[in-house]
Amino acid sequence: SRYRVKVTALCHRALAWVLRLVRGRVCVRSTHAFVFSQCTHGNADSILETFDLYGATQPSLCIGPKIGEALDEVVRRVCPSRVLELGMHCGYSSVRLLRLLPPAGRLVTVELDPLTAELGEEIILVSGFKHSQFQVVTCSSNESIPTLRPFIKPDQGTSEGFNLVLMDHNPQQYLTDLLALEKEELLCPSGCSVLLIHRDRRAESLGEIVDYIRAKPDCYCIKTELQFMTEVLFQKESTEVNMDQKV
Ligand SMILES: C[S@@+](CC[C@H](N)C(=O)[O-])C[C@H]1O[C@@H](n2cnc3c(N)ncnc32)[C@H](O)[C@@H]1O
Repeated sequence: SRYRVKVTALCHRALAWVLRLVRGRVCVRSTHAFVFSQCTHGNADSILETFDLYGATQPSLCIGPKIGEALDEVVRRVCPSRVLELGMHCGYSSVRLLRLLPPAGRLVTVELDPLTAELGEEIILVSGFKHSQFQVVTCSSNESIPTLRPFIKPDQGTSEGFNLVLMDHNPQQYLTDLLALEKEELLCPSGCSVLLIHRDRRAESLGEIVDYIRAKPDCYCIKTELQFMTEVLFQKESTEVNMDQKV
């Protein structure tokens, strides 16, 4: 009967919700415990391999090796001195980023959940990175953004603003956070790559932010669109001015 179909559907949804909840909770502690006990401490590549080993058999929220390699390519090309990550989780993508930064490179990584932030920070330290190279900010992305200005003070040879932003926290928050980053003038005006991760393999989940980017061709362009990651280039300084300066 219709009633029975409805009850069954409701039960399936409730079960899926409970599984998501349980797996989500278990994931952080068990990922951390596995990586911490199985990796070679002080070796970033071993940490990443151990995360990948865990993710091959257990549910995991880490970007994993496939998106990770696409991320590596961008980091190698951009060679950023200031990186912002929204959604640190257990530190997998943070370690991937940190191991490719130039010596003066710094990472700020934001994580909403305090336990996750604590365990993720430990993994980054176990990988061999120092607090002089990275900073974990434990709060929501929208709370963190107005506090980030001190992190982008230019040192010798570095530019003002983040050169790379990785968004892997909550796609519904991507546009709001991009607008806040613009408002706070945190994106490097001479060029900033904003990487939007979309795990459901459909860029449609990015509809709003992509519409916004397309409507502002003077400062944004979509550089690459992969199945699971879109790279947006922000540039505010006019290239004409640069050309004039060169002449
Ligand atoms: C998909 S995971 C990130 C995975 C990570 N980039 C990696 O590859 O290891 C998303 C993380 O973002 C966090 N998160 C969700 N919404 C957030 C928000 N608004 N601000 C900051 N962190 C958020 C979640 O707690 C979760 O740990």
